[in-house]
Amino acid sequence: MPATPTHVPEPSRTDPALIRNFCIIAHIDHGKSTLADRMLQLTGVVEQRQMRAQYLDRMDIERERGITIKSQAVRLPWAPTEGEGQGKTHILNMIDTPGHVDFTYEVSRSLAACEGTVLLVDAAQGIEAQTLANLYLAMENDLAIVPVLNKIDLPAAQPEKFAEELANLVGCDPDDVLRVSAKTGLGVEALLDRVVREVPAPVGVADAPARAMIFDSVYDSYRGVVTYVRVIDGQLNKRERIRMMSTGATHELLEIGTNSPEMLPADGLGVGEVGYLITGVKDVRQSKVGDTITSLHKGATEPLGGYKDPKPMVFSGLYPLDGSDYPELRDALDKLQLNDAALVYEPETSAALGFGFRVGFLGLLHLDVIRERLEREFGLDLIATAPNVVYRVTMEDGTEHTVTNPSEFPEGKIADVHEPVVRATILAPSEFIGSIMELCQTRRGTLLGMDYLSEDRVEIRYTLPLAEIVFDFFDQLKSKTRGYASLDYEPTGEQASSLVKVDILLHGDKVDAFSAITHKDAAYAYGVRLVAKLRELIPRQAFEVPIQAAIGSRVIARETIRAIRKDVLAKCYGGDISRKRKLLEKQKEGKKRMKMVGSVEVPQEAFIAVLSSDEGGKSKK
Ligand SMILES: Nc1nc2c(ncn2[C@@H]2O[C@H](COP(=O)(O)OP(=O)(O)OP(=O)(O)O)[C@@H](O)[C@H]2O)c(=O)[nH]1
Repeated sequence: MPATPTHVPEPSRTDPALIRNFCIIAHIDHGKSTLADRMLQLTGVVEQRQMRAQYLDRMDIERERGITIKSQAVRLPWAPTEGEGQGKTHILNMIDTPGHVDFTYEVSRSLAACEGTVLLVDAAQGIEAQTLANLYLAMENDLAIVPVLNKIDLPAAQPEKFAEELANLVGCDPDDVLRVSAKTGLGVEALLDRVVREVPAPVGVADAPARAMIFDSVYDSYRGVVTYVRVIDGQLNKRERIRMMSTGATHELLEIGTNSPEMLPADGLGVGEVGYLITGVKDVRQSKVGDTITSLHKGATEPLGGYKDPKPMVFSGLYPLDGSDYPELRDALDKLQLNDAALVYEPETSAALGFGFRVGFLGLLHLDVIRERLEREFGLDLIATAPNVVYRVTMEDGTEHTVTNPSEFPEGKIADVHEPVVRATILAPSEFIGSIMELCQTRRGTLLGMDYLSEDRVEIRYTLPLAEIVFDFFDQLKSKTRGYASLDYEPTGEQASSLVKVDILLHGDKVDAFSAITHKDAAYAYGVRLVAKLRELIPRQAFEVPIQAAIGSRVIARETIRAIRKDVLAKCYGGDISRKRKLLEKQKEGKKRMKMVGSVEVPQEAFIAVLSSDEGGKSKK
């Protein structure tokens, strides 16, 4: 080993031959968290009395919704009870991957930090779309795959049937599919033994310049950002200065260590090790998932591959219901962004809704989670406008516009409009093939292929515009398949489409908040539906109010609100002056809640009813 006097590599803290880095791939509810709990218990890292269900899911929302949003890593010492390596303590680093489609990039980085994966499938449910999508990712990363059926204690379990399905998928013998119950602990020891035996030990160059990959970073209000890394080559030591290779920013390593599962400081991390580090930065955007960390002194010159900037896919306007809460909303978003590199926002004003923000999200779950956190943790009442995707508009003169808000869709001579597309994987019992294809067809889908996983279960692949699935696609899919279908999708680029902007005009004035970008063929239906809805919601005025939907200057739908000044005194015969005054005051009160759009008074509720994604917003069909 060529050692120079200035840089003498210390031996790695753990012999890489004894390290196994793995993750668990599972569909929501197939029992990943429960299995992780059992592993923590069995390896003795969490004492029995401290054990609580879903130990690793720390966020309240995660716990309530039973979903895992942020990945965590935990170090488990395990001496195999039999077979190879028997009695010798190995270090198993279990990396918890987020399960949802919105977080595919984070999943891919977690997988890149591992050499193997436990493919966990509910023995009563079988393989689902998410399991499959993540399995493909694992295969692309050349990970060793340990197939496992969970919940075999359930009376409804069909281990024979699903072992066959799993075996077909990963190319092994059905007898090699492990059967466990994460609930009772049955088979979990054997699973840990299999991980030691089948997941390869990490290989890296111990005396090369340090290279560590960030697979997660989490903001902690006491300690600043906690960054989770996997060391690939060399080593990182306490107190040294490090460099983030994507930005060139340098920091001092204030603390480095492992999670067992609480943080345990160490002197350093060597080849193959997984742990955390703290540099004192206060914002996760300074510690980006996928980035490579190296030493400042004699650092690496080539970063590890696979780094990508998080890219918001879905945008929505968030407005406080009470306009005076705007500063609180801004502060809350600032705080959330510290922990969420994918969250982007900028101030936006709407004639209808006042001051708010246009916020970018990775997908719909991400949107839901952020909105729920704003409402719950920060006590804000919000209106979220219907989500839309990002369009790329090229004008005939060659200028390009990126449109994240329909009201910004450019006027003038447009050459083409591109929209993002995804590759969707749907898994369902084969009896639903017809209804699934019909749904995808109406959403402008292109069939890519179809495979039978077993006699009665089928995998259907489609290319679909993201805009067509961001709204209620999943709900529709569930209702058309009685809840049996599962869906996963990943962005695959963009396509040129015939898209137009539909504007809504009230008494000749355009109402920005109601503009929508739709496919040419859907524009008419959107226009008709919206003007009809507005006619119901807007009260009569002192003059006649036309409501029009238009593409450019071409009107495609129209309704009219007839003129009448609502005579609140109409039913008040006789001369009870105090009662009349009371009614007139009440009318005045009501008017305060009206917004003026041009010359038309529109009740706030009308905007909320039309715009809010909860109540059937613009892209709902
Ligand atoms: N009967 C039985 N139930 C189990 C078993 N493993 C998990 N469960 C139950 O299945 C449900 C889902 O388990 P979780 O561990 O939360 O599933 P998960 O995969 O972590 O879910 P996400 O975090 O949403 O991805 C819970 O109600 C568990 O108690 C098992 O082996 N047998």
